Amino acid sequence: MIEFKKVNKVWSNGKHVLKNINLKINDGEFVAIIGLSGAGKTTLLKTINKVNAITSGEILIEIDEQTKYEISSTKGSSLKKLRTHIGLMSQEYNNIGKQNVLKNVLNSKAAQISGFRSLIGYFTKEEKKNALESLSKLKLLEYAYVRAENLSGGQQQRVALARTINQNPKIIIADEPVSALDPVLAARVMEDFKNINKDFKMTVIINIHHVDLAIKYCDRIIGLNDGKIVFDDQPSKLTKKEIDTIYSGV
Ligand SMILES: Nc1ncnc2c1ncn2[C@@H]1O[C@H](COP(=O)(O)OP(=O)(O)OP(=O)(O)O)[C@@H](O)[C@H]1O
Repeated sequence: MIEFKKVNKVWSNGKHVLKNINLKINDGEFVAIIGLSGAGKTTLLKTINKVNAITSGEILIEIDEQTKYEISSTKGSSLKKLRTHIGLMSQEYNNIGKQNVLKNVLNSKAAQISGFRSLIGYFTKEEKKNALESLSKLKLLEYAYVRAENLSGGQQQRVALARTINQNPKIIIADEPVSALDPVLAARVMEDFKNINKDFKMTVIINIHHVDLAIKYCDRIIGLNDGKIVFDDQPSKLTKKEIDTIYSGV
């Protein structure tokens, strides 16, 4: 569970980008955040793993009964631990082109294994088995020994997703994961997110410009306009009027 209580974010240049955000996201939800460019979607998403620190308010993250975090007071090794529960997928695929796909997926564990093992690239049989399973889940097994740079953009994005699930996070946050893809691949990647969300019960939160895909695949849509939540409901409740409000200029 993730809960935002009266969250504000003001950048150092005075730009007030998140305005009194109150939000509760339950375990296993698939949530899309939509809004104009500059509305604050990326900023909001990256407060969840504290890449962006908030200015005021509280963000509470409950991984399980025993594991709870309040973001502002989470630092050092506990922040590192929190981030192992949150898989981040950014717009760039962040695969290492010269490495094969399997190696890329194994490297998602680097933050969780010893520095020495990570340095020499030693992974246990179990870790390799898990990485191959992550690839299998996304039907990418046949590419395990292909260099990442030799795959298409859509395949690379799906390798990035395999890397993220291999980390076995409780929450996946993805910043415009389909923006660079053609409509067919974009739908395929959304399908993958949906399967991961349902099969592994991972909470998925994505920023997306394609409202049609958000409506088709997500359980819940949050509309941001100029840093404020102006819509938060099921896709079926998103009328033309609501869309106009979310996308009205400021
Ligand atoms: N590091 C920063 N310092 C100052 N201002 C920033 C910083 N990062 C983002 N901003 C500003 O915060 C506002 C919101 O940016 P953000 O990237 O969250 O928007 P967005 O809704 O994700 O946009 P897009 O859809 O284009 O990715 C913008 O006005 C942006 O210029």
